[in-house]
Amino acid sequence: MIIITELRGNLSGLKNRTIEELEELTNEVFSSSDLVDNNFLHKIINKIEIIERRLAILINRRGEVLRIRVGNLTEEFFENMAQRRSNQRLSGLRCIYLTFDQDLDTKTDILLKEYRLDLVLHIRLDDLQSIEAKIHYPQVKRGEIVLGSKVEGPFQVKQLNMIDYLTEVQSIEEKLSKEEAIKVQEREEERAILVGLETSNNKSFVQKETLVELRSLVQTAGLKVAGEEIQHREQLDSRYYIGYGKVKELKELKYTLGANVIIFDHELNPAQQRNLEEELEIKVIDRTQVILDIFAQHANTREGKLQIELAQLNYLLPRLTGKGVELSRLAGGIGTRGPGESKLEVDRRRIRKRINNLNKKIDKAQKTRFTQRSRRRLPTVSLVGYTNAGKSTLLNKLTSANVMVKDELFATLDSNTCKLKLPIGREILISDTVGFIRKLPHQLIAAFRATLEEVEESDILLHVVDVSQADYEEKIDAVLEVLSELDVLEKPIVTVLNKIDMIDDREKIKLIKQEIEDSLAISAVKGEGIDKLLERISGLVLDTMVEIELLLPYSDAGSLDLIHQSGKVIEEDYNNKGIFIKARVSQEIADSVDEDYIVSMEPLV
Ligand SMILES: Nc1nc2c(ncn2[C@@H]2O[C@H](COP(=O)(O)OP(=O)(O)OP(=O)(O)O)[C@@H](O)[C@H]2O)c(=O)[nH]1
Ligand SMILES: [Mg+2]
Repeated sequence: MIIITELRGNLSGLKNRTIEELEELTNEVFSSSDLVDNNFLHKIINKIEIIERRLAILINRRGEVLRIRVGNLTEEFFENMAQRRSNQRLSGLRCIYLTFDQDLDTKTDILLKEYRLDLVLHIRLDDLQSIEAKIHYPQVKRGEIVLGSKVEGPFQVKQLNMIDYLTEVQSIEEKLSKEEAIKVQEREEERAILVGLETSNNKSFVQKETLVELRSLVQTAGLKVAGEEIQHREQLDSRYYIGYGKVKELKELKYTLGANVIIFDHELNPAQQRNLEEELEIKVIDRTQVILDIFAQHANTREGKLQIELAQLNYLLPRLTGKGVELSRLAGGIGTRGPGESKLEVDRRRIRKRINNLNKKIDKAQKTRFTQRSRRRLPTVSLVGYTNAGKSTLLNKLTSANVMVKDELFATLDSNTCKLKLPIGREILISDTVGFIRKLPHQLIAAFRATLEEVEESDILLHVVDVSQADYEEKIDAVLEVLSELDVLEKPIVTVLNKIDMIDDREKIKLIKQEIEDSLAISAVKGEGIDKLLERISGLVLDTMVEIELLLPYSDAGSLDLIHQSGKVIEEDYNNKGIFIKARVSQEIADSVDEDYIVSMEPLV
């Protein structure tokens, strides 16, 4: 076997003779059972006295010297080093590091872990009369090498070749392989580093707010947040999303913070996610996956569950690149928890089949839902808005409902519908819905639809806004975007400015009210403004809906179409006198129908 030996590092200023001698030393081979050959060590120490620089030496288990580096021990020293890939073994390489300082810093521990070294033998030369050596072995916990080495020593140089390092290394490897099996069963706590990117078209206060929001999301998903990083950069990087320098920083941070997952505040494309995962050797997920995960954990209805699983699979599919093994490494934990299976599938063919299956099931579920819904008669109002705006609190205030209210994102994931008696004496239905969020994964819109169908079918929308938040305008926009996707912007929308009890400056509230068309200020908790809101709802209900019975001649198909498109048909009967229709429509539509055809028209309230 050819051993490639090299001399690296900063050689400038060294005499040619010294360089030659160092090069010679890279060809040394000593007995495989020796930690280090005494003779060799003396030669090296002699050289160091001349060059007065740190020195690192890499040796394999056969006792062959592979590399010598003049200068600090860094990642560069291990570049292109063939490594054993097995998780249950160490690399079979050990490192001797000669320095003049006190102790080694965490950087060495990081390298020890990162390159799965057998050990680092640290030799301190600050006092040449009594040179001290310590051995840093990797530490294993729950089948994994963890940061922080087990240190033995100090030893005298002459004691070193008596140390049975191999037995120690073998016992570490034994621990690795034995506990690997346990690790799979025992899910360790997930600790995440959150990463945001601030570019020139992404305002910094918005990035800060969305990172705060991501933190809540991640906590809602049940993870611990170990750290947060925001990078400032002109543009995003197509390969890694963030800059390569930051990627390297994260690589160290994951050890120092003890993180096992890195979560990006932006949707990563499949290639970026893969590149990051390969480079960082850690699970990398994005905001979308966190949101999907929360929904997966919380979905209650059967259709909701099916929709979430579908959204997750659609998200995962382009991210599988035939590396099933690697993915199974990542399986379990955030991003792969699913409602359908205990563990999401990792096989592409099976995923496609499952997607097909899910689509069919969802179709069927939707059909049943439609027939159930069309029996509904009362006018309906939906509470929509950003998550944590106070929708459920308002519902509870308006009705005697007891919907869970929490200072947590996505406290409500299924809609709750309650009856509400208006001051004018008529009943309406009022629904609380799932909250919206910025950068809502588009895969989720369909899943939202199941609950948001309430919104699509309701007559009036109350858009609840938490105006005590600095970024309430961005949140309004995010909500309007989803409403526009649902194609419901045509409905009457009242903007309910909530949590005004948290704003001391009454003038400010006034100004916001003036700025936003059709808005009302309330405090759902204190009850302030609720009367006005009820009056407003009553007015709109009276305005908008009538129940109408028509007998249309077969020749007037135009009106029939109109009612189908814009109203709710309750009964439709084709008889010999014409087409009989009973429908709920807006007053406007009712007014446009030829009076002669109207059998009866009643306000709904
Ligand atoms: N100070 C104050 N806090 C409020 C008000 N309304 C709601 N909150 C608080 O805001 C938090 C969120 O309220 P929820 O009613 O759960 O909000 P939501 O819009 O239903 O949230 P999701 O279901 O998670 O989308 C809770 O801690 C409430 O107590 C208010 O008028 N004033
Ligand atoms: Mg809620």
